[in-house]
Amino acid sequence: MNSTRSDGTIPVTVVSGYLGSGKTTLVNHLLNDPQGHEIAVVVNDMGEVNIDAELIADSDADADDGVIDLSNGCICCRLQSDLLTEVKRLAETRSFDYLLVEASGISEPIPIAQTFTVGSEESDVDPTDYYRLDTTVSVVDAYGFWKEFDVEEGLPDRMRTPDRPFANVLVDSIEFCDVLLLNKCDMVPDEELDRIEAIVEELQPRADIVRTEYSAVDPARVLGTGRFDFERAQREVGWKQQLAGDHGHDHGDDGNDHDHRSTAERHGVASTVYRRREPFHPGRLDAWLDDWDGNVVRAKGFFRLAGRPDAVMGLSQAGPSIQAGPIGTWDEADDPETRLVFIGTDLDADALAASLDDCLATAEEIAVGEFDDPFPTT
Ligand SMILES: Nc1nc2c(ncn2[C@@H]2O[C@H](COP(=O)(O)OP(=O)(O)OP(=O)(O)O)[C@@H](O)[C@H]2O)c(=O)[nH]1
Repeated sequence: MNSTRSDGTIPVTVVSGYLGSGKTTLVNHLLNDPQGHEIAVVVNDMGEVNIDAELIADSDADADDGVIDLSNGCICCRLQSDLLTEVKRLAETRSFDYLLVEASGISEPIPIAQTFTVGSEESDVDPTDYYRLDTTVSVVDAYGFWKEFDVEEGLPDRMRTPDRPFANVLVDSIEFCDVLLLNKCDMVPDEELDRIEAIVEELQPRADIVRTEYSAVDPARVLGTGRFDFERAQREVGWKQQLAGDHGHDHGDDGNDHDHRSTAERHGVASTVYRRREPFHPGRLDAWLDDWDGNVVRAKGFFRLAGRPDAVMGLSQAGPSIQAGPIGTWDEADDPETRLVFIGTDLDADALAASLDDCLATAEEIAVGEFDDPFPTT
């Protein structure tokens, strides 16, 4: 028997989060407090996929087993097919109530969610025959939170991922989660926790935020919650709501029924949308991006660039990592307009807008039409 669930599928909880945030601590906590449930675990540590069936309830096996080779790949990209093969085998050979997947510290949560919802091109396994993605949990290190947005110094080289800068990974895992554990609360004063929580709510208003020490959460908050909803998770990301001009956050039945806006404001967290029809001057915008306002935690959106009238230019910034380049072309039906959302602490929206206005190309510059353009072309 694979599962006692009425539809025969086993609920899956995916745990992601930054390196060292407390993911393994969470897995161990859940295994040590199974409340009568049998839990199987997949641990992905940038090496092979380790399915440790020994970790099923009652076992005193150590979830740290197999952890640590940060060199070979992770389940969000190269190992999707291995993951599917292994979880199928597990479902066919063992009986358990929940599958817990600990992603590596640099995994992107969306591809993992896709693996469990639609499978992988490289595998015949249909994950929905066995599993249903139930909850995505992101573990955030409250103590290291601001540091990740400021500098990447001090990180060992082997942990650097030039194509996926850390702040991006961190923001991704916050923006795409159902439950967010704000962990290591023992190391951070309450006032600071309030500030972090306000930013996190701004980034993902629908997440159930739980403050924890050593990832000690009530298992019912992370197992079998039924909270996962792919469409909603993507749609309700903070920056998308801001860009769409939707400032109301639907807390629905998610338990966050306090006044989100005033929480954000109380802690100096704000977001602002910059909209202009005039294109940016490439050189001036590039210089502006190099001299990034440290109060901005997250910026996202698209912009017009002088000299490239057809291009929709995308901007995505998370802490010190900034990516800007073409993401498409304007359709005839479009009304080309720059729209950028900035989320941060102690933001001076007027000053931000004024400094961006200084980067707009003038009518004369556009008429001459010669620009030194440092942005990528593809
Ligand atoms: N002070 C404090 N330390 C914690 C807390 N949670 C975890 N730790 C410690 O932080 C370190 C990293 O925790 P792990 O659970 O291994 O973190 P991880 O996210 O699995 O780490 P990676 O697998 O390397 O990405 C360990 O030494 C934990 O004991 C906490 O709430 N407070």
